[in-house]
Amino acid sequence: MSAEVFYDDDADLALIQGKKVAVLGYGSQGHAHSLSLRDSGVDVAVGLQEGSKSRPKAEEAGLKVLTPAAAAEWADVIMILVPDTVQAKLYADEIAPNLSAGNSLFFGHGFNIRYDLIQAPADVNVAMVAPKGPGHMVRRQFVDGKGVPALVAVEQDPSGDTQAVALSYAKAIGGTRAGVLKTTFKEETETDLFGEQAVLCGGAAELIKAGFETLVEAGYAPEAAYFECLHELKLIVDMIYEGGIANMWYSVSDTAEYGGLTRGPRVVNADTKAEMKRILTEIQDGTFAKEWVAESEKRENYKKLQQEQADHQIEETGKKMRDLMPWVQREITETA
Ligand SMILES: NC(=O)C1=CN([C@@H]2O[C@H](COP(=O)(O)OP(=O)(O)OC[C@H]3O[C@@H](n4cnc5c(N)ncnc54)[C@H](OP(=O)(O)O)[C@@H]3O)[C@@H](O)[C@H]2O)C=CC1
Ligand SMILES: CC[C@](O)(C(C)=O)C(=O)O
Ligand SMILES: [Mg+2]
Ligand SMILES: [Mg+2]
Repeated sequence: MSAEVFYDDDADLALIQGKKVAVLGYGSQGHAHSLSLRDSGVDVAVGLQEGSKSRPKAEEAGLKVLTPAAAAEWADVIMILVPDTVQAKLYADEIAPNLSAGNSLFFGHGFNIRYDLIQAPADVNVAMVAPKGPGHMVRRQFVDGKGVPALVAVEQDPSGDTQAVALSYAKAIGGTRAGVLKTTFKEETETDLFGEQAVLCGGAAELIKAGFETLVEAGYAPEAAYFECLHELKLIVDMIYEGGIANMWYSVSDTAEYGGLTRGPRVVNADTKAEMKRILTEIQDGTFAKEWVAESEKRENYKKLQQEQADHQIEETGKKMRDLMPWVQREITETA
């Protein structure tokens, strides 16, 4: 069944303009939401701990900054945009004691509700507004008069208008300019985790590195391998993004098309798909969530893996190559 899609005309901005909104966290998503809500005429407070590194940034942007507890107490709508693994403790310590009947608890990702790490009281609305893109892109698109598509979901609706308020919030951060799809916490969480693990982040990074290593181990120059396996990938992905996979096949040479059609399935094959299914099962049965919550305490394996990625030869080659092509470099910056 196709998802329902909402655009600007389906959302009433006045609903969120009539609420006090606390955005807890001022990181990738938090800065984008709070600045765009403010620019859309919403009364916003950012919730950050007293010693938070993000405080100066939020204050310099002219935002009202309170502690998470004070922001939760002040607000009608509390959007939780701190890392997934700290949300349950923040909820227990600072949000739950300050919730009143009729308040709304919003999320940018369904992890803590899907895996029962947070259980809100029955008289509190629970919804999700999840932009389908990194926070800095969410803000950049909003400033440019555009938007990143988003998902909305409602888990609890004692007030009866939670979907309308969530759509209003999505409009205030630019989501309805691009289109907002209706989903559930379960569907958003499971598909988001699967996408980032198997395809977008994990799958793509391993595909790039395996291709690079194959060429370098065969004696080809790392610079040539970088061009073929990483740099040109953006140009190919842009074509797929703009017009689908068929658009890419249409545009590349027939040599590339025939070679890709015959060799691609040997790289991503039945074994790959079987592994993808195992990854999806670990997401669905909670194995991954349990592992990640336990790992997030000390992060020993996580830090080791991060270091291995940073030390890979492709990063050194890539830095050298990008220095020769300053036009491809774009720092992740905050758009005021
Ligand atoms: N990154 C993205 O683009 C996307 C994220 N999401 C979801 O959005 C949510 C936020 O993710 P993201 O923006 O990446 O998060 P970030 O890692 O960027 O959040 C960092 C912010 O959270 C604050 N913070 C960390 N711990 C606490 C705490 N215990 N109490 C209060 N504030 C705290 C940090 O403060 P300090 O500076 O002091 O450390 C900082 O302001 C997650 O649910 C994520 O899954 C959804 C779609 C995309
Ligand atoms: C693809 C990664 C993501 O799910 C996202 C930006 O959508 C995330 O969790 O950061
Ligand atoms: Mg995602
Ligand atoms: Mg994600």
